[in-house]
Amino acid sequence: MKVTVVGAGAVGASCAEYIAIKNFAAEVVLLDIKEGYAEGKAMDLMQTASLNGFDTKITGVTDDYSKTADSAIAVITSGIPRKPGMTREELIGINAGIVKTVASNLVKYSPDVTLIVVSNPMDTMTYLVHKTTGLPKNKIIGMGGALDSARFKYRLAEAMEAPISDIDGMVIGGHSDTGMVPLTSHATRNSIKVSEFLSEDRLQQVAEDTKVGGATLTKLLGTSAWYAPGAAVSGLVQAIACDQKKLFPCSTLLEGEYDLDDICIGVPVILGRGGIEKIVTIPLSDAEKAKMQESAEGVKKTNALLEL
Ligand SMILES: NC(=O)C1=CN([C@@H]2O[C@H](COP(=O)(O)OP(=O)(O)OC[C@H]3O[C@@H](n4cnc5c(N)ncnc54)[C@H](O)[C@@H]3O)[C@@H](O)[C@H]2O)C=CC1
Ligand SMILES: O=C([O-])CC(=O)C(=O)O
Repeated sequence: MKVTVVGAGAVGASCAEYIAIKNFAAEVVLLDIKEGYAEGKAMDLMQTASLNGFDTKITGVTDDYSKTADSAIAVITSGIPRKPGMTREELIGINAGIVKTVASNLVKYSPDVTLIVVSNPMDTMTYLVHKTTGLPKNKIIGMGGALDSARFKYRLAEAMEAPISDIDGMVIGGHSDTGMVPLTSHATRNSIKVSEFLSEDRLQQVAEDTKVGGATLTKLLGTSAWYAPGAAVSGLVQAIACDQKKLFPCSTLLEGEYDLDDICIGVPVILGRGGIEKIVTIPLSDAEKAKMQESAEGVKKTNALLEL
């Protein structure tokens, strides 16, 4: 199975590395517009193969989409990341043009591809890919919730002084500083509700820290994060490539689910060979429903900036 990753920057290279280390894909094609950059990253990564014990072949190319032909899955990480103090939404002006062109080139050479959109503002970029590629909705997936949920689990484990492997939890809603909806009422430690371990105030703090997880790292790093984003993308790629039927929150086109329509936003889905094989509807409290609606309004406001 061939997987293409567009953008050989921080997230793209990290994602290619995790895919290779997990050793389930025959080939990863890394493509970047910067001359020689993807070739260099691919060569460096290939020189870790004997050290890390993988057989996935990583090929780097400069803007040559013919080399991506017949990819089963392609990941779009091309575009600019935010700097400290910026929101993800501020990236739309530059990233919309890049994502539109990249998606169209990918589909031209791999008409049956499943696309995973990472570039920000991710929910709006996922919507843009729907509006411009003509791919069926099950083949367009936005990555945000898998990462946000990993950060939620990290914060819950920290607050409870528990090992992360004890924790389960999920974040739905828009992938933005204000739009994420960490489902505190559903989160558990070995099937015991986390509210048994944490006060309501502490749980609210965990939720707020989760929502600004990306901004916190951007402030520390001077650019946005890449290890957890790369690992999260590789998890989605593996679920599709290996037909795992795993449940992740992903940005997907909603047509009435969660009382939302004509929007891509994070909800739980089942991922397998068919891409998004099912949108899972879960019961939400009235407060969570209200937060989801508010989050959707924010995403729709950003979508309205697209020139469709
Ligand atoms: N959805 C999510 O959870 C996350 C999204 N992101 C987003 O991912 C994107 C990439 O972030 P980084 O990798 O940190 O940025 P980066 O700047 O390290 O890498 C981006 C790469 O895209 C390349 N590129 C630009 N235009 C291109 C084009 N037309 N064709 C091919 N390649 C092109 C650049 O040359 C660069 O190498 C950003 O928009 C960032 O906000 C980052 C982390 C998590
Ligand atoms: O924070 C950012 O801009 C990048 C991103 O989406 C994340 O790390 O969650």
